[in-house]
Amino acid sequence: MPRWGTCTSKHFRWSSPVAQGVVLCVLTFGVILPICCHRLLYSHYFLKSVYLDSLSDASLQKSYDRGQEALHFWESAASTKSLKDPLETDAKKPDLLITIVTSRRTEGRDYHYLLQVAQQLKSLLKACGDKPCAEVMLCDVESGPSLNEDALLMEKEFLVVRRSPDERWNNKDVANIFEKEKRDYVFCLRKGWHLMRPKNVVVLEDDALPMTDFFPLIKNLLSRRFALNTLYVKLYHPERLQRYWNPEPYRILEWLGLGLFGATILILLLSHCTPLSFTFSPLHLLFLTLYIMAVSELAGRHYLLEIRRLSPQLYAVSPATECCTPAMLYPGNASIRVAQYLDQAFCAKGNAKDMVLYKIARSMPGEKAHSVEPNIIKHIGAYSSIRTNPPLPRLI
Ligand SMILES: CC(=O)N[C@H]1[C@@H](OP(=O)(O)OP(=O)(O)OC[C@H]2O[C@@H](n3ccc(=O)[nH]c3=O)[C@H](O)[C@@H]2O)O[C@H](CO)[C@H](O)[C@@H]1O
Repeated sequence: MPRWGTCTSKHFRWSSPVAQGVVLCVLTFGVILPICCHRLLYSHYFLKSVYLDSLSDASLQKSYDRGQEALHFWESAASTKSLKDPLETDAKKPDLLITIVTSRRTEGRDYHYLLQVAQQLKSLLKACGDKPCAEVMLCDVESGPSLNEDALLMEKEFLVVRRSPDERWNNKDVANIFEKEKRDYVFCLRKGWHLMRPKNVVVLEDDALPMTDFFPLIKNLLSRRFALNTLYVKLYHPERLQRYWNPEPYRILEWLGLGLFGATILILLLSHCTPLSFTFSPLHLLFLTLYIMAVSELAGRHYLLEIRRLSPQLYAVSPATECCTPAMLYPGNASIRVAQYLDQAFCAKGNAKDMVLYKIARSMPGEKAHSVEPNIIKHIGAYSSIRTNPPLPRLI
């Protein structure tokens, strides 16, 4: 048998590979990982009962502060600045149109999600330089008697579109909130297309905060070959669903690849960089592959994905995952195709527009859909405007 070391005792052979494997596992999974990962929200070692409440409260407070700051920002911008006429953008045929779908929120309204998102976009657009990276259109789908005050605040800065009274009347007949949400989305897709004829479209829900490298990443994605032939690219997937254990075929392959790669590195290190006498065997490779796979899953795939942020080229594109549509890229004329497809579907609880879109992309001949990882937006909406909210929203 190959030997990893030379320690022996009377009753137990420390030099046996099995004993060394057991020690390695006990140390890694019983000591090192619990110490390093017990505060990491998306790790299996996260101590929910100890840290979840304080982390959630801190996150809510941070979002509240950002919301209040954004409110002051937009209030002073609206009252003091003489801003460009937003309607100027109509005829531009921009390379990229960002449409933000927004409705008035009753729960969580003090967090001013829309204002946070718009403030971030404004600062990212400023960083683009002379040639704007995108045009922005707010699509205010509010059709109740109360106004969406946050959208009103931005009328001088961005183009804000709403339904005409006739269109609003039709909207009252919708059977359920999920069908209404879908129709609102379709309305925004069509409005953006007809007003601007953009070359590409990103649709953000009003609680999708773009990250700082948002525009370079979109540009990079659009320059990749797959973008010519995709119905949509999902720019966000909930962190809690990013684990290897959430079965997606490509993730299993990634997991195996990571295990094999990590095991090979470990074997090379053990045989060349340590004084241990180490003889390679296929069993070593198998054990170390499983070891690396277990470490990466238990520590949290989410944290591994963060390494990809080093460069736009490292962002991974894979077949689309099911849930959620807070940020979607529609290359070319895909946005208008999606509007047509969604029009033919009926949404209800358990079959909201995200599920419907996913099914369409899988069933329509010639259509493909993709997801990018890691996320390009941060989802800041702790309160849903569609579903019942818990009294105190928690991060997971
Ligand atoms: C983070 C996340 O998982 N979000 C998903 C979740 O939304 P949520 O349950 O988190 O709802 P939300 O409040 O974020 O609303 C989603 C979007 O719908 C808009 N809105 C809301 C009410 C309305 O009558 N009309 C309307 O257009 C709203 O402005 C927002 O842009 O479920 C939705 C499907 O149901 C979508 O899949 C969302 O991506």
